[in-house]
Amino acid sequence: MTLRLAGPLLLIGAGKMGGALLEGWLKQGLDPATVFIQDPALSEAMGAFAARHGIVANDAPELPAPPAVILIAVKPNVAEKLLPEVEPMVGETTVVLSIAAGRTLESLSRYLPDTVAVVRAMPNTPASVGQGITVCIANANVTAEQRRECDALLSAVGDVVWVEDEALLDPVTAVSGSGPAYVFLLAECLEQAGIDAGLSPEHARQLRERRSPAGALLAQSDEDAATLRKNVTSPGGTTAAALEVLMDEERMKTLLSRAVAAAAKRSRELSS
Ligand SMILES: NC(=O)C1=CN([C@@H]2O[C@H](COP(=O)(O)OP(=O)(O)OC[C@H]3O[C@@H](n4cnc5c(N)ncnc54)[C@H](O)[C@@H]3O)[C@@H](O)[C@H]2O)C=CC1
Ligand SMILES: O=C(O)[C@@H]1CCC=N1
Repeated sequence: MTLRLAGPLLLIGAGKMGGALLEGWLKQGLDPATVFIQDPALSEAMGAFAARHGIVANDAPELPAPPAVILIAVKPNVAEKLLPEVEPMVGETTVVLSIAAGRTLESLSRYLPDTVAVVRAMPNTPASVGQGITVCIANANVTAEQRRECDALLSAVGDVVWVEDEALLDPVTAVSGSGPAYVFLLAECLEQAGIDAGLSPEHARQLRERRSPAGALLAQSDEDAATLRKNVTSPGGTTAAALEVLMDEERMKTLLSRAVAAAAKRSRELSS
């Protein structure tokens, strides 16, 4: 079904996440004439993308009507400063949708009238290949139609999950928001380890690139990750030798638990 909103969409900040969302919306058929980008430092690539689609993009775009959705996709510290500027743009049916890490519904609403509909969401960068996951929470002012609009926008780039308990957004940010970085670090380390073990950089890279189907297998299989791992591991074989290093004394588990706890703590700090 073609993606449609009840009015214009104002995208504030078209960087990595804002840009990924925008590409997904256009792929789902959102009319580019209804999209407006507010970004004073748009990258050359995003500027060219917007121009190619005839999307108005500047530091203060003029909208033909109050926006149906204002999507805040700037860094969390910028979001804080920007909210007072957003207030005059909010119309009667506008929903403010923020993806800024650690910015709570309460902090987002602080500079807006009490009646404004606000949604806080945490997407992730696999959105750029249409395979993201976004976890969202709505404030009490969000109507069923506004929720549908936010859901449609976020579903354009992957799965969407709505929660009622905002405290969940901190561990969500630590696991699914930041999570792709841990996987990419693993890929970086594996590539380097291959070079250290005698592969040429080209071969190490080639092997790393071929590993992404493991992610597809995990996504499509009915088996859990532990079973899929065991399926790779022949007793006394090569994988078992490697896993002994990673899993002995629960090394990998402890390291990842510490990493995720640090990210969740940072998310809570950003909220205060
Ligand atoms: N990158 C990621 O993996 C994820 C990021 N997020 C959140 O998304 C938000 C954006 O992150 P990224 O896209 O990674 O950052 P980014 O740095 O790629 O994009 C931010 C954009 O905001 C623009 N900008 C800066 N000041 C502005 C202003 N005053 N008005 C309008 N636009 C302005 C910049 O020019 C840039 O294009 C952050 O709040 C982050 O917490 C959420 C989930 C995942
Ligand atoms: O690192 C960050 O703060 C953001 C939130 C999740 C992914 N990137």
